[in-house]
Amino acid sequence: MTETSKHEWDIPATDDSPHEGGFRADLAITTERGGPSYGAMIEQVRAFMGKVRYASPTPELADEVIEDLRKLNAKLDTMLVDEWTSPSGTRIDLPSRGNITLPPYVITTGGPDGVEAEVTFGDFHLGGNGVTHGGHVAVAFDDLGGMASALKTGGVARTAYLTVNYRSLTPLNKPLTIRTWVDVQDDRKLYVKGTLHDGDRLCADLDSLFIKLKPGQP
Ligand SMILES: CCCCC/C=C\C/C=C\C/C=C\C/C=C\CCCC(=O)SCCNC(=O)CCNC(=O)[C@H](O)C(C)(C)COP(=O)(O)OP(=O)(O)OC[C@H]1O[C@@H](n2cnc3c(N)ncnc32)[C@H](O)[C@@H]1OP(=O)(O)O
Repeated sequence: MTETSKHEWDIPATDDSPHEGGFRADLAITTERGGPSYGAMIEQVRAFMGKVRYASPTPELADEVIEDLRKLNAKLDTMLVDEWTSPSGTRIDLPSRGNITLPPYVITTGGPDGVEAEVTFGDFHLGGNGVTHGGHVAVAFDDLGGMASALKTGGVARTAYLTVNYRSLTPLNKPLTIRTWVDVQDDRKLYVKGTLHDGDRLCADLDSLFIKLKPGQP
């Protein structure tokens, strides 16, 4: 283990597999990793997280759930791999590339002119009073702003700043339209705009700066 790594599966870059603009040069885009049921597994975890948000268990039921979760965590302990070979984030056939940490979205169109996706915030994303937590809206904008930058430049960018204007309430459990695009490119600086709509109603918009990473920049 390196001094900075927290886990034994945090494998540092090597000459054979160098970091290239924040990602490994040999980053695999795949529909195979994790097998055919990986997407269904992610969906079950998402459903569980949503139920936890609303659950008020008895002490007995909480103890039962803890025991079940211990068993599940022990199962997953037998199959942990490093960041660069995990299916999460690389399964382009699944919502949000199979990344459990992102709100589930499905890309409708994507290219150098921008990205359009359908995003559905679920029970897990509840902020208060039945609507979406603003932080989860920002996560969706961040990921899709990064994707718009990547599709514009053919390289990976990191967020320098991200301003989200919350214009109206964002509903849960309803497909919404999210758009991101590079408004202005100034060398490595990518000024990315975005919108989130519920039908015709603007829920939020984005004003952000992404910086294209130099080769080898972490
Ligand atoms: C369909 C294909 C699907 C395939 C998918 C598979 C793989 C993935 C492929 C694509 C990706 C898809 C999705 C994207 C996924 C995720 C996106 C999320 C991104 C993040 O969530 S990432 C985490 C949060 N992010 C950070 O953790 C950044 C911490 N930070 C730094 O790492 C540095 O800070 C950095 C790199 C930002 C800049 O550092 P640096 O050294 O490279 O550059 P430098 O400082 O010289 O700035 C250059 C010029 O930008 C100006 N500038 C800089 N910062 C500014 C600011 N805040 N305000 C105004 N101007 C600013 C300077 O003033 C200068 O301007 P000038 O050149 O005019 O002087």
